[in-house]
Amino acid sequence: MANFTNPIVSLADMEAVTMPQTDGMARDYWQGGANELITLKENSSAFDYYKIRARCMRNVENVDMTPRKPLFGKKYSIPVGVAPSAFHQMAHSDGEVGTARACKSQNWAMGLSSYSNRSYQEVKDAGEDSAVFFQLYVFKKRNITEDLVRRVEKAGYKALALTVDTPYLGRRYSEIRNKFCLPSYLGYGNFPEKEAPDFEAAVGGMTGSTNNEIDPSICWEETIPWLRSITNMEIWVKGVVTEEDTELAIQAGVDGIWVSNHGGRQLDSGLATIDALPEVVKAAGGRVPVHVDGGIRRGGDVFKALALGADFVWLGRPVLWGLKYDGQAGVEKMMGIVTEDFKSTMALAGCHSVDEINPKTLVRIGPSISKL
Ligand SMILES: Cc1cc2nc3c(=O)[nH]c(=O)nc-3n(C[C@H](O)[C@H](O)[C@H](O)COP(=O)(O)O)c2cc1C
Ligand SMILES: O=C(O)C(=O)c1ccccc1
Repeated sequence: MANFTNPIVSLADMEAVTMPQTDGMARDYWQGGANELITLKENSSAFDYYKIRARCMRNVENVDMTPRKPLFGKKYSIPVGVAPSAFHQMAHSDGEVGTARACKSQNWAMGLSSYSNRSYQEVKDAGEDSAVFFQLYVFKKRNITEDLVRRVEKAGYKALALTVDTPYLGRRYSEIRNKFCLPSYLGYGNFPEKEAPDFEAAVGGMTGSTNNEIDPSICWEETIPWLRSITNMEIWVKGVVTEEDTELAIQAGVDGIWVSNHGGRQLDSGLATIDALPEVVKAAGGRVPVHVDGGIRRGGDVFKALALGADFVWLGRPVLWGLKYDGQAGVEKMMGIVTEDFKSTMALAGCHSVDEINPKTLVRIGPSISKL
């Protein structure tokens, strides 16, 4: 196992160095997932069923990692971004502002959680063009949700990532056992104190109760048109994992689809996202962009997701490991490792540009997926 005297060369090293030094409640919150952690583990392990068909003798002196398509008109360094996750100040006092500074300095895209400790405005000021997605939970108190949407639009966020896999929080055993709660010295950055939804109830949702503040009645017919009526930002859905919902999402007029199972924190026994991705890509048929997250830890994982048709991929937990390691600098270090690893994978596979990473570069071995 890596320790501080060994150099950190992989995200697994960064995890191994930081997690044993993290307070149990925070560590369990970050590392945990729903129920028996089947989907959590398979999100990463399913990548191993995909093998890369390397081409050789292709002069890979120069490898260009820029994304296939600009995102909101901007060319980021790499088609990898920071997924929205709650409560970054549990990892470092800079919280989401540290993350945003790292994104800006490395020209990465960032999504901000509704449940950030630092405010959407502070994060926008620190991240500028990198702070693009605002992850939205629709709260039962719709007036609070509407006010939030209008404020983040005014601050310059480009798109909402409406989380659609969380009508209720998943049953995360460790959070129930630990009676997870936000440390009292930390706050909810995006809500004026007196207007806040009952956050203790929201976080209490993690302790296994279905009594949360997130609106479980959201649906295609009502919620997407309602959001359209209150914002000009793009509307993406985060948490689609089937062809059926891809079609419904496109019919409802969404601007993009983010394949996710919330890092295995919601429905346990759902398909690993890398296995769900192909059916979503096929159903989308190029009509809207498709992004993916879940278990991505190596340059090879990024490569495989792009080969299966994702335009962009996102990292959740590795950002928290980086922040814990050394704040902004730790996140930058994590980003550097992913960048080096992705570049190396591209070169060794014989790809000069992300455009060349297509389904022909992969084979899938092992158990196959068939619908019943
Ligand atoms: C500690 C933690 C908190 C999260 N909070 C949110 C959240 O507030 N909203 C959301 O849509 N997704 C949330 N996610 C899910 C991430 O956006 C992302 O889907 C997931 O972490 C990707 O998987 P990975 O961690 O294996 O990379 C959270 C994930 C973690 C690990
Ligand atoms: O923990 C999470 O995965 C998450 O999405 C969340 C939900 C409610 C409050 C804080 C985080």
